[in-house]
Amino acid sequence: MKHIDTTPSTPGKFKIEKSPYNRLRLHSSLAKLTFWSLVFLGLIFVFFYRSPSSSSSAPSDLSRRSLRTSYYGGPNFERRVRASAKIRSRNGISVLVTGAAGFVGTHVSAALKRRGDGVLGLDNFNDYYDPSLKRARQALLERSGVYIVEGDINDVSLLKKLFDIVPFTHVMHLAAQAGVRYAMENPSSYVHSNIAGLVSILEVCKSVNPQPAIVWASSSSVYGLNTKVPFSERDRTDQPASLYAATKKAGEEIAHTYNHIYGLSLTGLRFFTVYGPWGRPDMAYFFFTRDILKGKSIPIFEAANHGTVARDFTYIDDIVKGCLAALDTAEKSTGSGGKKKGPAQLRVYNLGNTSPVPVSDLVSILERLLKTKAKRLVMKLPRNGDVQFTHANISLAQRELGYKPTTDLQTGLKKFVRWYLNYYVNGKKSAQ
Ligand SMILES: O=C(O)[C@H]1O[C@H](OP(=O)(O)OP(=O)(O)OC[C@H]2O[C@@H](n3ccc(=O)[nH]c3=O)[C@H](O)[C@@H]2O)[C@H](O)[C@@H](O)[C@@H]1O
Repeated sequence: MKHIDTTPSTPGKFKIEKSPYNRLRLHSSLAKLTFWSLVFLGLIFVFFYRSPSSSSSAPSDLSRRSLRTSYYGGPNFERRVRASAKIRSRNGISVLVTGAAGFVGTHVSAALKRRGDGVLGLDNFNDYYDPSLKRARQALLERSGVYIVEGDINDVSLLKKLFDIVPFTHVMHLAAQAGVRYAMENPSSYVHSNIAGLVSILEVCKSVNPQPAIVWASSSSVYGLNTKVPFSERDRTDQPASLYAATKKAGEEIAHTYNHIYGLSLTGLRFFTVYGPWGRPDMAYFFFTRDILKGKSIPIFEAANHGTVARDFTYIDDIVKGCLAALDTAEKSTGSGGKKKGPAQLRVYNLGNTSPVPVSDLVSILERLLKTKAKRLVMKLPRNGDVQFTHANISLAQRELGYKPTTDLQTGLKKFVRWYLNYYVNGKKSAQ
């Protein structure tokens, strides 16, 4: 009979037991049930709390540092984003600056903030070059009230979230995988940032309402093997000499497509070898300075038959003026809800200095400024993406943007060297 007594009389119901022994068993079952329910609830909590999809989209490839995203959201995050993007001047604009911890991005963000525009930065802080320099630029911007969200331009749900918080009027898209020679080492990083990343920016921009106007960084390298000088925007750009150049050229075609289909206002800026304080350590003027000071030899490229290799080096402050002028003259996008309503602005400008300087002269200027003789190692221009010379025709930018560079290489390098010595030598930071 005992068997019948302990069996539920009806499914889901237990007979009320009278004996103290049975009461004890009932209590222990209840305790077990409570314990396992708590464990189960705990697991559910941990799963949802840790899951990136509850906060931002899950990055597909965590092996690349640049793809890691952190937790976004919450009132504190939104408050910081809003405060950074708040417009503080009459007729000001609100700009999402991608690559804000980069060289050009930092300078452009600071300049926009100074004149009262709203600025929010976005940067993935990847380790293509020493990330501590990017962190130092971030600290600089933070002091002037610019917040940089740490995330990747391929993270579409993060981009959408930022547009949900702030209806940006403009996007200054400067995030990219830069460098001409590194493209042979890590080709997929160029496709990831300069093609896929650009597309995800444009996808989000076309679908938000109102659509922002976009200004973005193309490159002088699109002229590739073009020999007609100075390079004009009408010249051919179908002979890129590096994968980097090819991805920038692809970007210009992609811009055409989004302008054509969705009415996005798009301006591409072809930067010519930008240099200056807070610059990129992978660029020649920067690592030449480091290596001259260290007494290391520096490789100076020359073309066949001792041909001169030259660049139209352009100082950062001139580039910043060009970027701001491009933002200020950008017309509104015409689409809404992902649909084009009418033709929209599509522009490309050279931003150069119109005064090419041979690389050997660059080294002579550095020698004078550093008061140190360089150990020159002249070698043949490698066949890994470099072109022999660049020279910008800037009349279009002059006419339409009022762009007028004013800094020659000697003056600009003086400012760079002063910054370099202060940052690395006086600041006791190690230059990698
Ligand atoms: O204007 C551009 O479009 C490009 O400018 C630079 O590319 P690059 O002009 O090659 O700049 P550096 O790598 O700093 O080289 C400057 C000059 O020094 C030369 N060089 C470079 C490295 C080296 O070891 N030795 C050397 O003589 C190069 O051939 C070049 O003439 C940037 O690195 C690109 O990201 C940018 O898009």
